[in-house]
Amino acid sequence: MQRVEDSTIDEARDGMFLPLRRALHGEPKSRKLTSEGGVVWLTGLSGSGKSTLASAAAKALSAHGMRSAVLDGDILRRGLNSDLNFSACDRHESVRRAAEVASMLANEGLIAIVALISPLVQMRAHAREIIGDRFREIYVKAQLSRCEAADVKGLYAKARRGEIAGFTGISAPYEAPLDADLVLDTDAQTVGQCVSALASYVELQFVASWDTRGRSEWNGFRSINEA
Ligand SMILES: Nc1ncnc2c1ncn2[C@@H]1O[C@H](COP(=O)(O)OS(=O)(=O)O)[C@@H](OP(=O)(O)O)[C@H]1O
Ligand SMILES: Nc1ncnc2c1ncn2[C@@H]1O[C@H](COP(=O)(O)OP(=O)(O)O)[C@@H](O)[C@H]1O
Repeated sequence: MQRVEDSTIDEARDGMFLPLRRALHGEPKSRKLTSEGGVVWLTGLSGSGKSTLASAAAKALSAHGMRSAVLDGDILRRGLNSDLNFSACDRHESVRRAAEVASMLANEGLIAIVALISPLVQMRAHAREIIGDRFREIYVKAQLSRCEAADVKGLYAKARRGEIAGFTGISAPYEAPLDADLVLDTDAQTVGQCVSALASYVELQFVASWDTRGRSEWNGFRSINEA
């Protein structure tokens, strides 16, 4: 997973808080964004960028005073979902559990950022059913060939060698969303562009009250690779 350095976040925050600095010189002050709570559900292949974008978006939202929590498939599988394997049935159960937790977090006013492969349409439909109208499906779109070429965790190579059974995209299906609420094309866009798009989408969808001087400035976010 790509690490987004704190100094980068500081720079991004400084950029985003430019309106606040202007506000302090004459205009009204309030810049803290108040969220109604919501769930952005990131689905995509292994290596598509879900974890990178989830953690960076959480930092960007936090820099704006928005509370968020990341539910990452990899991490959930070390605890809450440690009893589950990668059969279709167990994957569905992992999605169900993540949806239940995300729903609770959203009810508490947080933005839950879920990063799970959640490979089948039916699984994500179940998550939507559990969460209701606060659910937004975000397709983290990347070509299998790019994910496999990068093979950040070496899992694709293992799957090709037959050392991992039922690996998504190789020997288990991935059904891309046909009507995602937002598509983040990580082949075509930088981490910074994707995070800006996600953060501004969250603001548009879930921010309940904010001052009327204009939307936040999410641009200026840069990952270490883009600095
Ligand atoms: N067989 C198989 N298929 C896919 N992925 C596998 C598999 N075995 C292990 N891994 C690792 O598990 C991470 C995906 O877990 P998820 O809970 O997100 O998957 S799922 O939603 O239940 O399909 C996934 O992490 P990400 O690469 O972050 O997606 C892999 O590191
Ligand atoms: N636009 C982008 N968004 C997210 N990740 C990207 C992007 N471009 C390149 N990458 C790289 O792709 C990899 C994605 O890995 P990761 O976030 O762990 O994916 P996933 O959680 O989907 O398995 C990281 O090494 C990251 O630096």
